[in-house]
Amino acid sequence: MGKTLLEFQPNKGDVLPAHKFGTHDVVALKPNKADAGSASLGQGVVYRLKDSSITVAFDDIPEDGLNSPLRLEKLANEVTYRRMKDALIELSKAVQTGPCANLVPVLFGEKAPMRSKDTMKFSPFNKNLDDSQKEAISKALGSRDVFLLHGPPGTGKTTTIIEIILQEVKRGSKILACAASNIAVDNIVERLARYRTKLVRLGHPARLLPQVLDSALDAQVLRADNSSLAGDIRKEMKVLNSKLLKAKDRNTKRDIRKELRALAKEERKRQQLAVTDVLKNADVVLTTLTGASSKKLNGITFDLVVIDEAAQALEVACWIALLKGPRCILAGDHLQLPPTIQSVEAEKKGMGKTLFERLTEAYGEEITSMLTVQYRMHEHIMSWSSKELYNNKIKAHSSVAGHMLYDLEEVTRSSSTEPTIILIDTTGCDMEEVKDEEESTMNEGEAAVSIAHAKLLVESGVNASDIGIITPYSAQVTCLKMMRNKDAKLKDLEISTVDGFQGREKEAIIISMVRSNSKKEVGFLSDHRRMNVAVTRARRQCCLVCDVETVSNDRFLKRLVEYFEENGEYLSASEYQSS
Ligand SMILES: Nc1ncnc2c1ncn2[C@@H]1O[C@H](COP(=O)(O)OP(=O)(O)OP(=O)(O)O)[C@@H](O)[C@H]1O
Repeated sequence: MGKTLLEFQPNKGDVLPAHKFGTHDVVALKPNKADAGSASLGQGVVYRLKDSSITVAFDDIPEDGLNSPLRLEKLANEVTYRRMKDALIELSKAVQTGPCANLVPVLFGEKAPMRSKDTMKFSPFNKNLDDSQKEAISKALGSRDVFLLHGPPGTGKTTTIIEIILQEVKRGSKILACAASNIAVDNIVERLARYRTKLVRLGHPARLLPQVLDSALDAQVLRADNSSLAGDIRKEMKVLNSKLLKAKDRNTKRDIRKELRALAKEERKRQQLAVTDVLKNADVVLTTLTGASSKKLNGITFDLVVIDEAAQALEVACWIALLKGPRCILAGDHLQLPPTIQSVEAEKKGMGKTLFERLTEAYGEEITSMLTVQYRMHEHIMSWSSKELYNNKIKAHSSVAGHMLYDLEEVTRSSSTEPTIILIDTTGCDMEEVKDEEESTMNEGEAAVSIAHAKLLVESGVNASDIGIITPYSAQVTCLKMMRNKDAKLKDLEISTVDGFQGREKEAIIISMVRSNSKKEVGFLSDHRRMNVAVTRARRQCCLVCDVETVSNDRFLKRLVEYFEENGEYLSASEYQSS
C-alpha cells in the first residue's frame, strides 16, 4: 500500500532484549552510533512485534545507511494532544458558522434536543434484531441533533450501530463513523463491508487489521484513475531526470527543470484529486476520533457523525469528530470503565467525565435508548450486574440464558465445569497482598489458586484459549503470567488487567481480586464500573477468587460476594492449596 516494511533483528542473539515498543508506536530509525537528537534515517510505524524481530512500516526507505548496525527510538506521540487542542480552538469558532453550529448549544445544555414526533418505520437489513434494538434504531432515526445508544455488556451495541448506519445511507446521508480505538473502527468496517456499503477507512495502513485493508483510503487511492495518471507522470519525471543528468547545455538543462517542476505540480494535484474523489464518493467514512482531524477531510461535511465506544473516549477527542456534522449518535455504556486519566489534577477538574455520561445526566431518557437483551452471559452471571447497575432491566437471550461450560464440544461434566458461578475464598489461608517496586499490588497465593482452577478446567477439556484470568492490578498480571508460563498446557490462557479486557469475552473468566490485608482496604476495587466489566466478560462460568473478609468491608463488594455465595458454589482456597 505504498509503504515499505522493514524487519529488524538483533545483532546479538536470536531474541530481542527487553523493550517497550508496542504495535502502532511511531519510531525513528538511526545509525547505532548516533547521538540522541541527531538526524534520523527515517520515521515509521511499528507494524509487527515478534520475539526475534520488529517490523516497521516506512513511507520512504532511506537510500543509504541500512547496511550497518541500526537503532530504533520510540518517539513521543504528541499528535493526539495537539489535535485535541486544535479541536477546542476550532470549536470556539465553529459555534457560529461550522457544520456543527446547530449541535453545539444542545450538547452544552443551552438548547433542548429535538426529535421527530412520528415513530420512524424502517425495513431492517438485519432480520434478527430484537425489540429493544429496533426501538433504539427507530428513535435514532428520528433524532434531529443528538441520540445516545446505551449498550450494556453483550447487548449488540455494534450490531445496532451497523443497522443505523445502513438505514441512514439508504436515506441518502453521508456519515462519519468513529471510535476511540483502531480495533473498534475496524470492527465496524468489517461488519459494514458485508453489506457492500460504499465506505472508506482512513488511517495508517500499519494500524489497520489485515482484513479491512481493502477498504483503506490508501488502497482505494492506488486503484483510482487519477492515481494511475500520477504514476505515469512519475515515470515521465524519471526519464526527464536521467536526461537532466546527461545534459550539458545550460539552456537545455533549464528547460528540463522547468518541465520537471510543472510535472511535479501536476503529480501532486492528481494525487490529491484521487484522495478527494475517494472520500467524496464514499457514503461512510470511518476513522478513529483523532484521525477525524486529518487534513484530507478538510472541506468535507457529513450529515451524521456516529461515535462508538463513546463512553471510553475523552470529551475533547469526541469533539474532533463532532465538528464535522450537524447531528450525532453516540453509543456506549457509562457504567463500564471510562478512559484512563493519568493526571490527578485533570481528573479532579472533571476531565474523566465523558460526553456520554454528561449527556446522560443532562437529558436522560429523552435522548437515550437502552438495549435490554444480552447475547453473552448465562443469566446467573448477568443477574448481579443487571440488578446492581441496570435497574434489573437486562434479560438474557434464550440462546445463552442457560448455556453451560460442559455444553462446549469435548468438555466433560465435572465438579469444576458444572457451576456457573464460583466463589473461592482465601480468608485465613495466609495469602496477604504485597506491593511490587512500582507500588502495584500482588498476591502470589491467590495467583496460584487462580491458575489451579484454570488447570482443572483444562483437564476437563476446556480450551485454554477459552479461559481468561483478569485482575485489577498489573503486578498481579505479571505474577500470573510467570506461573502460567511454567505449564505448556496453559500457553493459550489469556491473562490481563480488567481495564485491558473491556470489550472482550471468554467462555470462562477467573477474577483475582488480590486485596487481602488486616486494615481491610480495597482501593480501586470499589469502583462499580470495574467490577461490572470484570464479571460481565464471562459467558458460561465466572469464578471470583478473593479474601471475603477484606473485600466485604466495602458495601458494594459485600453484595457481590453475597450474590456469588447465594447463587453459586462456595469453596475455600485451602482445597486448592492441598490439591
Ligand atoms: N439481535 C441479535 N440476535 C442474535 N445475536 C445478536 C443480536 N444482536 C447481537 N447479537 C450477538 O451478540 C454479540 C455481541 O454483539 P455486538 O458485538 O454487536 O455487541 P456489543 O454490545 O457491541 O459488544 P460489547 O458488549 O463487547 O460492547 C455478537 O455475537 C452478536 O452477533
